[in-house]
Amino acid sequence: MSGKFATANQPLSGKVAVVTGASSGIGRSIAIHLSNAGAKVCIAARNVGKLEELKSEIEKNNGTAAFFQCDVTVREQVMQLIFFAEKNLGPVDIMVNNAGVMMYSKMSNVMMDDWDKTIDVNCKGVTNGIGAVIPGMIKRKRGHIVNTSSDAGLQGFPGLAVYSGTKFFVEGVSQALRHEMVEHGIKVTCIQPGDVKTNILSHTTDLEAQKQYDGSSKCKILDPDDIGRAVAYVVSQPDHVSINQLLIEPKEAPI
Ligand SMILES: NC(=O)C1=CN([C@@H]2O[C@H](COP(=O)(O)OP(=O)(O)OC[C@H]3O[C@@H](n4cnc5c(N)ncnc54)[C@H](OP(=O)(O)O)[C@@H]3O)[C@@H](O)[C@H]2O)C=CC1
Ligand SMILES: CC(=O)[C@H](N)C(=O)O
Repeated sequence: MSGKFATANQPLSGKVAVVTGASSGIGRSIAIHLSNAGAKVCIAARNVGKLEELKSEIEKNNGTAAFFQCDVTVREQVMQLIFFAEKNLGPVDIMVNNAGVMMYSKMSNVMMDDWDKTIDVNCKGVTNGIGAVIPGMIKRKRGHIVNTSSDAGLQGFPGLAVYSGTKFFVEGVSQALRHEMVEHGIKVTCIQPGDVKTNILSHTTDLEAQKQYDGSSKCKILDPDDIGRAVAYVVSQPDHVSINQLLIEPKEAPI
């Protein structure tokens, strides 16, 4: 099925979505679910090989995808990402600021390089994404910004103090932005996953912190698909409905 008219199976037909952090895990799954729902997707990350693979997979499934190499901490690259997406696919309707890193880190071990990196990617990556799409969305009087927060944006987790702080930042920015955007017809959603089976743990250098605090092996955690499906649901609501935040947890591990 194709064409620009939304149908029950493809409610996002005719829409353009940009997904950062699409080379892996949650972002990859969000891109697939948005494509399955009919959106044309522009996928971004630093790892071009993985983006190429995902583009092929989407196209094999009759979807439309373009990819752009982008470090979300570099403002100019994020601006270029949106320019590229609009030139190749059309005006951006849905911006998913998903790229992020998480490193277990005990504050007492003072791993300040890890803290800086976490703040740069998780905070600046999101403000760069918002800044790049918002002028166009305001001009068109429509759009949906989806920020991948975390359950750590609602509660500080030991061993993840700085990470939790970055996700509180995402929540605070999103909440204020949502109010400012009402007059422009733009929706803002925070997705708040609990533990999801991805590569996110692979960047931790403070193994003492991970050993002490990571409990993700204690129960059946979420699959990236569980989050991709939720994002497709959130952005497929009727125009007057806004899902402002969505907390998605493993059944056995509520906060
Ligand atoms: N896994 C989990 O349990 C949870 C994860 N989250 C959040 O979900 C999001 C995705 O994480 P997840 O899929 O788990 O982790 P992954 O490590 O699997 O994916 C992270 C993605 O972010 C991208 N990325 C990292 N740094 C940069 C950068 N500087 N510029 C551009 N892209 C970057 C990576 O791409 P590349 O390296 O190619 O640039 C990759 O595509 C994050 O925001 C994370 O905080 C929230 C709650 C739970
Ligand atoms: C606090 C957490 O570990 C959460 N699963 C996340 O990765 O954001």
